[in-house]
Amino acid sequence: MTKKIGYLGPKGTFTKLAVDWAFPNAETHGFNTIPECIDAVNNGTVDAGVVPLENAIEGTVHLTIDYLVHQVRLPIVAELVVPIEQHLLLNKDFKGELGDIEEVLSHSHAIAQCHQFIHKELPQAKIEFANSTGRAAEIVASSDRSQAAIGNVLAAKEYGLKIARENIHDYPNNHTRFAVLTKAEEPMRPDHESQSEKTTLLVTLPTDNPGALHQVLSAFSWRKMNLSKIESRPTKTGLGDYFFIIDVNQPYDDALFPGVQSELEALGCDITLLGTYSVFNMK
Ligand SMILES: O=C(O)C(=O)Cc1ccccc1
Repeated sequence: MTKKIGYLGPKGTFTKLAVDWAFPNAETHGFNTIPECIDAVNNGTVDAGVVPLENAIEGTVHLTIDYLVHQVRLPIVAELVVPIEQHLLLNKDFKGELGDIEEVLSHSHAIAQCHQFIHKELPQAKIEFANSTGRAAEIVASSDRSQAAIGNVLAAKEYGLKIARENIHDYPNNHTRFAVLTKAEEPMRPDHESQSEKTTLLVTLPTDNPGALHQVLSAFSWRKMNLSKIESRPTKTGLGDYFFIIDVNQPYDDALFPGVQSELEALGCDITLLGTYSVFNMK
């Protein structure tokens, strides 16, 4: 049976590019927001969902991590790494110059990836945030105002926009990590070669244990477990309370990880597995 994949939509987003590459035969469903997409996986409307997790220029997509940690826990079953090229998109009927653009619309991460460009080339433009780059393109397509969107080639094609300036992101090597989420026991696997395996953990430290973070890191280090990311986020229970997202560069196993777990629990930490998964790099 054809699988249904939810994504941060509408058509023309970077998430859609990731889905088309990873699951070309799936039935795709675009959602307006990241929480709506995650909810759809949780309530079974779709078999799996793809949402942005982290960008090389702008960092973690907090909405995704926070919704997964605080609202709906779903396992990460794969990671898709997608090159990101941002372009300035205009309505076909717009006849002016860049200096005539009054508003520039996009997802907050896309705006952040192009701050220098906007600062230098569009200093007069008001910045408007949209739920996704695809949504920004959709708005500009039906607008008779002097608006521009920041988005990709697919958005230009889907919404009939012209590309006024190519590659306007401020730094090269712009990539975004997307998480594939599902409750399915046997998740669909992208039909591509995986480059590596990773495990993502959620760790909460005890508040009354000085040096706890150092001890947490030691539990990984003496086992020679390589960490590729550690990031703190507020627990939302009070100022100064944090949890840590830790990415380990290896798959979950029945020896090292349970060892780390009991060591951390003895320190008074809470430790939860958010996913162990293969990483797929779209070239
Ligand atoms: O808005 C989109 O197109 C997304 O898929 C989220 C996003 C935004 C900016 C860079 C990468 C992904």
